[in-house]
Amino acid sequence: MSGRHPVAVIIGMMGAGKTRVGREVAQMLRLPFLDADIEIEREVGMSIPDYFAQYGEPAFRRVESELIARTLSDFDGIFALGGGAPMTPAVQDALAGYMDEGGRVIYLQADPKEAMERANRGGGRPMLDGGDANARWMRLYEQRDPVFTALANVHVRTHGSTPQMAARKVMNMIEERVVHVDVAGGDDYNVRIGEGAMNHLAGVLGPGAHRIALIHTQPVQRHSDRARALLRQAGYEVSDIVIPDAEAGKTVTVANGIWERLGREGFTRSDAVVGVGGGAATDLAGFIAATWMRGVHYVNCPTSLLAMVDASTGGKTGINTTGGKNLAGSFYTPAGVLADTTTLASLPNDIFIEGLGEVAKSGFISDPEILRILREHAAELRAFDGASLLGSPLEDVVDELIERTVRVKARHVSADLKEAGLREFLNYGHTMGHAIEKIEHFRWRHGNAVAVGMVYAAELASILGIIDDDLVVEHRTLLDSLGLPTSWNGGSYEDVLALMHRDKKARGNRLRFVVLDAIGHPIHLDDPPADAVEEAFRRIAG
Ligand SMILES: NC(=O)c1ccc[n+]([C@@H]2O[C@H](COP(=O)([O-])OP(=O)(O)OC[C@H]3O[C@@H](n4cnc5c(N)ncnc54)[C@H](O)[C@@H]3O)[C@@H](O)[C@H]2O)c1
Ligand SMILES: Nc1ncnc2c1ncn2[C@@H]1O[C@H](COP(=O)(O)OP(=O)(O)O)[C@@H](O)[C@H]1O
Ligand SMILES: O=C(O)C1=C[C@@H](OP(=O)(O)O)[C@@H](O)[C@H](O)C1
Repeated sequence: MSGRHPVAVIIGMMGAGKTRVGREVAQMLRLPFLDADIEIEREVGMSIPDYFAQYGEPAFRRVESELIARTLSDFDGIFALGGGAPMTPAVQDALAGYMDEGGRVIYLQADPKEAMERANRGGGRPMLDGGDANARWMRLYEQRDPVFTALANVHVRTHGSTPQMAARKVMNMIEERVVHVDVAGGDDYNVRIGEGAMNHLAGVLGPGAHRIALIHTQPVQRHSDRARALLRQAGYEVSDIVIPDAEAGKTVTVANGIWERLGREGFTRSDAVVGVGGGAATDLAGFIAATWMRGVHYVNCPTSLLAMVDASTGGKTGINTTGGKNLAGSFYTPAGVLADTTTLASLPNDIFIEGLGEVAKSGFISDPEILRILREHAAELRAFDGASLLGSPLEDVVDELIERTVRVKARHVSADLKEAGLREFLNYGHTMGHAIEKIEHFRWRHGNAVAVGMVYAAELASILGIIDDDLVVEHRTLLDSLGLPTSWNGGSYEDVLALMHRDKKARGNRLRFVVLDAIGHPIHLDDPPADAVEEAFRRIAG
């Protein structure tokens, strides 16, 4: 956004807490605060009830919309609007323009009973004058709630929250990181990263859907419970679908069970799927969405680091077959990805570390800053303990790594959704990695196999004189410091070679690798000499 614009604009019913909570948010973020009503009173030199009494509501709305238009382009703090302001068409247009430029309009959704009581308490609200104030408030609520819901791009429920708690929720939404993914010939979408990102569920799904298939695994039950509550509050009918954990969920038998159930429960083409869990759950959820009635909307809520940085974004959906992993599926992009980092609180250490394999990969192929952050914080990352993550200094580091890695992924998939060229670079370390996974019967975790695969690719590039040995050492040292494996000797060269020939990048009888010729600069390596391929294997055998 160019020029000065509010960090956030808060809208909501009278008594929702726009002024009280908005002020608190501004204090927490050390930003200035402006309340439209207070500014109007200052400008017209009288109280709002007096202005209403003397000039009437239409005149008030004119003053109000002019002040709002001005403030939207000349203020860089937290801006709270008066309750009725967003009902004025000129204000709606101004807010739409502000959001187009990346602005946040936050609908502070208080419990109607609580807000109504609070609005009646202090007086000074002319819209409630002249009869039963509660009935008036309720009538306004019925008119305004649907408009506010549709208008805002951030929704924060404050039911039963103290002003401080509500402010913290708002602050989390403001501090959220958003990565935009362009989809050539399709609908763009956002990856939202941060505490409370899941609160966007209803906003991303929109009003079109009636039923939601909520697909998740048992270990993330408490996170899917939250998703279900958010969906129900928003008025959706939710079918809770628990699938077997990890790879056991990515089968045609599981998919078939879900198709049967969607049929029985009357899911239509306008209904939607939400996937909550690790990469296996989001891959399966995406596959169901891609195939049900030839494609319905879906939203991914990844809960593992690997799913947040990699699996949930990019539109590769699929299941495994007896022939191998991910052999059946389709490219089908989600309507949005909500990487709610509060879910990391329950993530086991080894699953977190595995995810760092893909983070490091993104650093090697595209973003040296990722490598710097990993190096600087290796010890803390290696000691990851979800229970103490939230609110700790490490949380910021993890959020930064997630955002940067998603940006790398977004750049590659935006340019090449169907993996015709650039997207293949995301496969750095995967040619050997996939072979290891297969030989290990998928008991080796993906990110760990990719770590060894990157060392293999670096060794290969070094043998061929494409990179110096220093860069190979850099691979080994970094991955090792994060607790990732750098060697493997679980199978024969012949088996590995045969599997690498079946890699998706291979062409005809020729092997095809991704290697680096420098950090941040991946290249394709076609048909390398057989002795180099074997020598690199010898070097990772450890
Ligand atoms: N679609 C893609 O582009 C893409 C990219 C990379 C990987 N993948 C796929 O992703 C899968 C690997 O993903 P993964 O590493 O997340 O594995 P996973 O889905 O098997 O999850 C690992 C384990 O962690 C548990 N878990 C996840 N989040 C948790 C949380 N917050 N708290 C407690 N437990 C939690 C899961 O239930 C599971 O037991 C593979 O199937 C792989 O093929 C897909
Ligand atoms: N979450 C909350 N819990 C308790 N009291 C609140 C809360 N939010 C606001 N209040 C109080 O309710 C009253 C109305 O809040 P205010 O911020 O003026 O609402 P608005 O600006 O949305 O009309 C104030 O006295 C405020 O201190
Ligand atoms: O709802 C409304 O139409 C109004 C709400 C008030 O703001 P609060 O919501 O801050 O009370 C104030 O702008 C004016 O009384 C009109």
